[in-house]
Amino acid sequence: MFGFGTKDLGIDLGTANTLVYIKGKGIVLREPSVVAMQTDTKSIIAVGNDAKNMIGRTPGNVVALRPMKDGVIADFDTTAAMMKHLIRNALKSKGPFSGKPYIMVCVPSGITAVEERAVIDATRQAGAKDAYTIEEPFAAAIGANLPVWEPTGSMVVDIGGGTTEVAIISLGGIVTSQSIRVAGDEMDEAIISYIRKNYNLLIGDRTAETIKMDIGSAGEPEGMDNMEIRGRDLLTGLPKTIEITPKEISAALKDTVYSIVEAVKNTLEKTPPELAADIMDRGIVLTGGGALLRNLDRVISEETKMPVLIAENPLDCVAIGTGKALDNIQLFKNKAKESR
Ligand SMILES: Nc1ncnc2c1ncn2[C@@H]1O[C@H](COP(=O)(O)OP(=O)(O)OP(=O)(O)O)[C@@H](O)[C@H]1O
Repeated sequence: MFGFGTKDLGIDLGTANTLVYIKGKGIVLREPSVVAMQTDTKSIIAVGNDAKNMIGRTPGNVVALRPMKDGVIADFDTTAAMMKHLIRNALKSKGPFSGKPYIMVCVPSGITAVEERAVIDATRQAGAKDAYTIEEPFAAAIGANLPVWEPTGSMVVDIGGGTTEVAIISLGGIVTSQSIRVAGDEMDEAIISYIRKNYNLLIGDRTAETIKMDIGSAGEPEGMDNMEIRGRDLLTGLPKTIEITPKEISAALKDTVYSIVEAVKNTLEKTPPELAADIMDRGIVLTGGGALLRNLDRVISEETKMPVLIAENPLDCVAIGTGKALDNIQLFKNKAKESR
């Protein structure tokens, strides 16, 4: 599958987005983790952005689906096919290659051995010479330029589509962590359910995500206009437009935000005092797309009484960290040998 001059790859295999990093080049591909395929033959029609545009708009013989759920593989064959497609596209930009690449893939820290095995097998099936895993919060911390190898405490909260990963890191290892299957997708679901309950209006996943990004916020919203949204009236079955306020969306997101804040607090409670003091100095660092929810940094800071910062390019941190970890690939090879 690959030609001359293969470079090793880092892949952020996310519930919402998959990013590919080529060693020495950086992130070369960012696509939604969505696949569109024929229902009968299972042949793939589109992957990534093209497939995402088809969600909720496919005819009966085509399905657009997300093969990852809650940070883990929900549909093995489709995930492997999606990875194969994305790896091939990423490597195209590097010209012809020889040999298969080693691939480092990130996984949630709360993953089971069976789920981790599935990621390794899917990556091999997608064309890897061999595959290694790195825990997502560790990769996020490397990508956010935190001093992970030093004897000092760093705290990272990676809020993705399927999972929120909270971890305290020191001396190249995770000291304590918590992974909850509550993140951006759950926020979208909360918006869908709020609008269904209060307006009898059914909206799709993509509309819910747009509402979240446009007027969603943690805590009290400030300075945003109302938004017109379209959906299907559950009583008449006909299309209908309503207007919603940022305050309503903030109320819909309250429980999800609370779960994330609780995970941060629980992790802090388990943190050894010396490391807690380091974190007090440096601050809690937010990564992942969910870090972009308005005021989330402020709410976490108010609730924990700690400084909170959003990493530069939060959506890229895990991919950058996974790619940079290729520089220390021997460490991961040794770890894999021990556990296999
Ligand atoms: N401006 C924004 N405001 C709020 N949420 C956002 C914003 N931009 C992106 N998101 C959300 O971030 C999530 C995707 O983040 P990311 O790409 O880090 O997740 P992922 O790595 O695919 O998921 P996971 O780590 O759980 O497997 C989506 O739920 C998306 O809606």
